[in-house]
Amino acid sequence: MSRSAEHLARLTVVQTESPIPAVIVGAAIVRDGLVLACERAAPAEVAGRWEFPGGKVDPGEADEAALIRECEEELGVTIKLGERVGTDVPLGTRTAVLRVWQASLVAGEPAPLEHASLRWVAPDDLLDLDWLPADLPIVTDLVRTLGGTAA
Ligand SMILES: Nc1nc2c([nH]c(=O)n2[C@H]2C[C@H](O)[C@@H](COP(=O)(O)OP(=O)(O)OP(=O)(O)O)O2)c(=O)[nH]1
Repeated sequence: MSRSAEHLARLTVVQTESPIPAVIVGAAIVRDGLVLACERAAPAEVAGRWEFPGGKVDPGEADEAALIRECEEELGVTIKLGERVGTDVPLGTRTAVLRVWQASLVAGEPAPLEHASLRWVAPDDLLDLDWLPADLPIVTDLVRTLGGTAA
C-alpha cells in the first residue's frame, strides 16, 4: 500500500469510529416561573416519561430553527429561544446528543398534539417527574437557574 493510500485508510477508520453525533434539540419553555414538561406517548419503552418538546435536527437545518419548527409541530406554538441550559448530553449510544435552550412563548397556547399530556411545573417540583435519563442533568441545571432547590 502506498503511503497516501495508507494515510487514507487510517482516516477512514477514524471517521468510522467517530461519527458526527446527531443533535436532538429541546426547549425548556418557561411562563410565569413554571416550566412546560411533556409526557411521551410513544414508543412503549418510554411512554409515560417526561421530556422537553423538541426533536431531531434535520440535515442542513440550524439547531434553533429545528427547535422552533418542532414546537410548532408538537405544541402548535411559536417560541423565542433564550439561554442554553446545561451542556450537550450524550444519548444512550453516543451517536446523538441532547441540547436544550430556555424559551418563552410568543404565540399560541401549547396543546398536546403529539404527547400524552402537558404539565406546567414549578422549579421545586421538576425533579419529581420521571424524566428521560438524558434530561436529568439538564433539569438539575434548570432548577438551579430558576432558583429552585436541586439536591
Ligand atoms: N424531544 C426530546 N427528545 C428527547 C429528550 N430527551 C431524550 O433523551 N430524547 C430522545 C428521545 C428520542 O430518542 C430522541 C428524539 O426523538 P423524537 O421522536 O422526539 O424526535 P423527532 O420528533 O424528530 O422524531 P421523528 O421525526 O423520528 O418521529 O431524543 C427530550 O427532552 N426531548
